[in-house]
Amino acid sequence: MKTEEKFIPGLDGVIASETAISFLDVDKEKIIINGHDLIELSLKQDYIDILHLLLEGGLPKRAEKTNTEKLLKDHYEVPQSVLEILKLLPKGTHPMDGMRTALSVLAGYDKNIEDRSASTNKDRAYRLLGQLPTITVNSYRIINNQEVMQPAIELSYSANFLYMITGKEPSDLEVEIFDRLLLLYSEHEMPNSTFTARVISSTNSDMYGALTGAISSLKGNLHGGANEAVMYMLNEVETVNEFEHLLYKKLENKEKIMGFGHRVYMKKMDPRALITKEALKKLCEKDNDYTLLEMCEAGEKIMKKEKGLYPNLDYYAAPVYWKLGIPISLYTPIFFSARTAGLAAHIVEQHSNNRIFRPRVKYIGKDY
Ligand SMILES: CC(=O)SCCNC(=O)CCNC(=O)[C@H](O)C(C)(C)COP(=O)(O)OP(=O)(O)OC[C@H]1O[C@@H](n2cnc3c(N)ncnc32)[C@H](O)[C@@H]1OP(=O)(O)O
Ligand SMILES: O=C([O-])CC(=O)C(=O)O
Repeated sequence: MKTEEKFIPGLDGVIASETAISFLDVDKEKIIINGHDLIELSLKQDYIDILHLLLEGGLPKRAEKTNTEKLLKDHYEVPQSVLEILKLLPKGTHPMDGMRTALSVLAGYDKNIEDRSASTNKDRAYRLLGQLPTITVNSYRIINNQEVMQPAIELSYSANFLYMITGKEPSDLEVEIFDRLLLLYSEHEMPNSTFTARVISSTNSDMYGALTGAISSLKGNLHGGANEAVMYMLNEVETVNEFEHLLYKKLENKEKIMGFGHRVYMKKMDPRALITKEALKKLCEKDNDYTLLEMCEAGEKIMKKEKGLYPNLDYYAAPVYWKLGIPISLYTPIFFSARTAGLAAHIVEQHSNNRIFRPRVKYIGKDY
């Protein structure tokens, strides 16, 4: 067997794992999570339902859902030293880097860190998912010289998360839209960050290590960082006309336009983007200001005509975050918080049925 015959740049189309967690059925435009379509689920279920589906393999009954939410709330608090360490980071550190540091610190607090069993890994996942809103928000706040924000236990998980970000009790519409963002971001088969988490887990390394790898992967603007990049791009201009000019200029310069294209969807719209586009419409209606929607729609038309490319989830998610009053540098951290449900499920699965990842290379070095 010659290894070079099998080289596929970017591992495009390569099957890296067997999984019961999720599958992108592009032809049917479905995102299958444990046998359910995430797009259909987004009409009736919320983030806690999906979190339970990912970690337990089925949708929760009413009592199970109540217990799951309570379990998360029981873990809202983080050790004081995590917050103290965040205070030592240089001002201007990106919250993704603050979160990555916080995750590393938490490893030291885990008394059973060497236990990789599914049940201990799941306990760990619930604990981390409970702590993440506190870590996410305070990674931003502390680094920006703001007071530590405490959770509001009486609010739902998603309402509290949004409340901690903006400091204001959110409206029902805002909570509904924010929760849907968490749901849509919760899991997506084998993106780079999930692959990273599985590769790290495959050495028998622990969940904290796998998540710090995954958060580093997600930070890049070809992956999770695209949502922040989309908003910075939209903020470069003020009108639809100016945005059209900006896009044509970028295309002329052969720049990639953030929020477009996808390895798996390729020349199709990401089904999640349709939902975030609807959410943006609702928020524009509420404010009676359609500028961002019109700019994004103009961009969508140009990209389809010029490149045959369609929006991915991040394109419309960015202006939705903006309309919800969320600081731009929290867009990717929120993505990571939501995605931790899916990442944790993959880490549990990898540890439960493991073989170390160790591929080969196509050698193009000096003769020997
Ligand atoms: C939630 C998520 O993580 S979704 C992804 C978020 N990332 C982004 O939005 C960043 C912008 N998009 C991209 O960079 C890419 O489309 C990716 C990274 C998502 C997928 O990358 P790949 O599957 O490797 O596709 P690749 O980068 O090779 O692109 C194929 C062709 O389409 C072009 N293309 C792909 N995306 C874009 C884009 N956003 N803008 C302009 N051209 C693009 C490439 O230039 C390339 O053209 P060429 O064949 O003429 O060289
Ligand atoms: O699937 C991918 O490659 C990226 C993506 O959309 C996600 O992680 O949600």
